[in-house]
Amino acid sequence: MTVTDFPTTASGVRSPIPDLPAPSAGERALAAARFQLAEASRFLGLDDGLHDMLATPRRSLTVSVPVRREDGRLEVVQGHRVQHNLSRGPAKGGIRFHPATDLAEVTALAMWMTWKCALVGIPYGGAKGGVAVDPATLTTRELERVTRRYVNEILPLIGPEKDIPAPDVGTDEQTMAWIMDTYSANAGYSVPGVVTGKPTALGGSLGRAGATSRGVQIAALQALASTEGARSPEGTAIAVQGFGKVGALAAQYLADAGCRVVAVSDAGGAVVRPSGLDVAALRAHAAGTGSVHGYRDADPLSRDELLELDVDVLVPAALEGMITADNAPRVRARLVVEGANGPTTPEADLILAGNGVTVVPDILANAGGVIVSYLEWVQNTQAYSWSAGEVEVKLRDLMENAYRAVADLAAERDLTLRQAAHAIGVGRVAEAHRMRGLYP
Ligand SMILES: NC(=O)C1=CN([C@@H]2O[C@H](COP(=O)(O)OP(=O)(O)OC[C@H]3O[C@@H](n4cnc5c(N)ncnc54)[C@H](OP(=O)(O)O)[C@@H]3O)[C@@H](O)[C@H]2O)C=CC1
Ligand SMILES: O=C(O)CCC(=O)C(=O)O
Repeated sequence: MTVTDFPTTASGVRSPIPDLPAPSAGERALAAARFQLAEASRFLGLDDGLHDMLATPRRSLTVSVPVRREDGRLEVVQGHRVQHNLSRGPAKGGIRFHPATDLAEVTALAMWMTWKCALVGIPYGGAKGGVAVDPATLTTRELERVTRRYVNEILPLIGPEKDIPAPDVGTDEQTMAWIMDTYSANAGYSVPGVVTGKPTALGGSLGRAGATSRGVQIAALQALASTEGARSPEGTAIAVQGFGKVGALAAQYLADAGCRVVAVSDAGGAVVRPSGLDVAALRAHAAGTGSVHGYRDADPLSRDELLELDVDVLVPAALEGMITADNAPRVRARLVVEGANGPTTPEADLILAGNGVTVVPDILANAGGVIVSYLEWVQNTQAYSWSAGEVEVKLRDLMENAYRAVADLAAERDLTLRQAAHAIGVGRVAEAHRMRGLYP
C-alpha cells in the first residue's frame, strides 16, 4: 500500500485519518480555564498533585435525552452535568440550553463556578449542566419534555445537599420550576431547595431574577470609583453585549445609576445611540420582537462593532470567547466588566492589560447570581423568606467584600484583577482540600 491508496481528506491531504475538527468553543473555554488555574497554582506554589486534582472534575455525567417533537419525530440530544469540586460544600451552578454546548464547555463553566463560590465566600463547590438544544426552536411542551427527561437522567447527582442547579443561558424560572417538580415527584414530597432561580411562588428568592445584573452594576460602580480616576457613574458611556437575563437588566441598572448606555447587542444584531438608549423602551421592544434589532430610536450596528465602540465601559454578557486576540487591540473601553462567563480569552487578556484596560473578571463581576441563589437555598432550608431589601443588603455586602479583597491583593502583588480573583478562589479551595486531607 502506498500513500496514494489513502483517501483524500477535506484538507486535501491523503490520509487514513480524517481531519481532526478545529477545537470547539467549549474546548477553547476549557483550555482558558485550565490556563487560569495553572497561573494561580504557580502563584500560590501548589504542588503538581493538588494542581492536577483541581484541574480535573470530580464527576461528569453525559446523558442522551430523547425529545419527542410535536410532529411525532424522535430526536436525541446530549446533556451533561459536571461537578468540578465539592471540597467546600455541595456543587452549585446553572444549566445551559444551547445548541453548541458540549462536555468541554460545561467542564470549564463548572470550574469557574468553583472559584466563584470560594471567592465570594459561599459554602459551595462548582458544577454546571448543559443540554445541546436551541430553545428558540422548541415549543414550550417540547422544552418541558427535554427538561424533565434531562433531570430524570441526572437525578442521581442532584439534590439540595449534593448539587443545586440554577438558570444559565437558554433556561429560566420556568425551567427551574420543571426541575423542582420532576425532582419532587421522584422524592415523593416537595423539595424546593433542589434548585434556585425558581419562581417566587415555589420558594424562589426575591431579587434572584435580577441578581447577576445587580452584581454587575455593583462591580462596575466599584471599579469606576476605584480605577477610572474615581469617576462617578453620571454620563459614563457603556456598551452591553448580550441582552438576555443578565445583559438587559445590567443595562437597566447601570442606566438607573446614571450611566449612559449607548449600545447593546444580541444574537440578532446591535443598536447604538450616542446620547443614550432608553433601556426600558428597548427591553419592551426586545420582549415583543425577540431582538433589539429593529429598535427605532437607535441606529443599527454590527455585533462586532459594538465591542470596539469608543465607550468607557464594555459589559460582555453573552457567551465565552468574544474578546479575542483579533479584536482586543481595538477595544477602546477603559473598563471591561464581565457579565458573561469566560468572554475574554487569555491572549486577549494580555493585550487588554498591555493597553491599560482594566478587566473585572467573570468570577467576581457576575457572582451576584450565585450569591442570591445561595440566599434562596438558605431561605428554602429554613422555610423562611427575606424581603427584597434584606436580600439586596446581603448581596451588596458579599459583592463589595469580594471586590475589595480582589482589588487589595491585585494592588499588593501587582496582579490583574483576574489573577487576584483566581488566586483567592483557587487558594481557598486548595486550603479546603488540605484541611480535609483528601489526598488519595
Ligand atoms: N443567568 C444567570 O444567573 C447567570 C449567567 N451568567 C452568564 O451570563 C451570560 C449570559 O447569560 P444569560 O443572560 O443568563 O443568558 P440568556 O440566554 O438569557 O441571554 C444570552 C444573550 O446573549 C445573546 N447572544 C448570544 N450570542 C451573541 C453574540 N454573538 N453577540 C451578542 N449577543 C449574543 C443572546 O441573544 P439572542 O437572545 O438573540 O440569542 C441573548 O441576548 C452567560 O455567559 C452566562 O453563563 C453568569 C452568572 C449567572
Ligand atoms: O445561581 C447559580 O447557582 C449559578 C449561576 C451560574 O450558573 C453562574 O454563576 O455562572
